[in-house]
Amino acid sequence: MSRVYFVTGTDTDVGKTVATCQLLRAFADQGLRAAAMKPVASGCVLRDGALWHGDVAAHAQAANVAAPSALTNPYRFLPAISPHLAAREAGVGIDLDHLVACARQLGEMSDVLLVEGAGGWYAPLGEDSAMADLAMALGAPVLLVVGMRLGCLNHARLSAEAIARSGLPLAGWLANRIDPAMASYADNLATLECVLGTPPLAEIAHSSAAERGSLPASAVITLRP
Ligand SMILES: Nc1ncnc2c1ncn2[C@@H]1O[C@H](COP(=O)(O)OP(=O)(O)OP(=O)(O)O)[C@@H](O)[C@H]1O
Ligand SMILES: C[C@H](N)[C@H](N)CCCCCC(=O)O
Ligand SMILES: [Mg+2]
Repeated sequence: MSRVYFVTGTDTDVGKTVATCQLLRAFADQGLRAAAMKPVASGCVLRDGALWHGDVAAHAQAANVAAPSALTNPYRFLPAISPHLAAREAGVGIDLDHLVACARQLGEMSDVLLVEGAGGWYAPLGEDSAMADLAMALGAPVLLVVGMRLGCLNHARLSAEAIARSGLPLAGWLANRIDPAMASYADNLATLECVLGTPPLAEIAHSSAAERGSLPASAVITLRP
């Protein structure tokens, strides 16, 4: 059975997918069966008559467990808007129990499962649920991706305090350099270590190949199932 982690971020577009892919490869490098799930994807495009999402494609490329998209990506929508609005527009109800069941099935096929939320911790999932509710339903320790740009200190603290209120452990955080020109980067990193109470599992460099990268084993050694 898998060790499940919920991957959240300080916002949308902060590098959750990049970090998830790098984590998957690091776990695979340790001989683990590493799988990923994108429970709800909005901002899909139509390809060959089917809804396609870059996160799901990137996960499939990085994971070493092949699983059907019905499990890895149960809900997918065209408009690049909040999942709850996209689902409402499509007349679809997001079923939390179904998402948990899909994660459980993926857990049977893997040693570690990374579940990537959409947006940030409180991004709405369905009409009366948020990504946080899915993480709590899974009982999954949380990995927080901090997009290193001005404003991240506030977002990181808000996210960490919200995660703490959920009762789920913060298994670790990753500093993702989405803004290579971020001023006083080292001082911001040091401030985050104080705010979050621990150094990052890893810093992810800014790179056009970031989605195809892999974290060093040292970054995930504490996360091994
Ligand atoms: N370290 C990095 N270096 C260069 N580009 C990056 C890096 N991290 C993220 N990006 C780019 O920033 C954009 C957003 O990254 P990503 O898709 O991983 O964010 P996300 O948090 O998963 O977004 P969503 O909430 O939509 O799932 C992508 O174009 C990605 O290639
Ligand atoms: C479309 C985008 N890339 C994500 N898939 C969804 C982001 C939801 C954000 C919700 C919000 O907090 O405003
Ligand atoms: Mg993503």
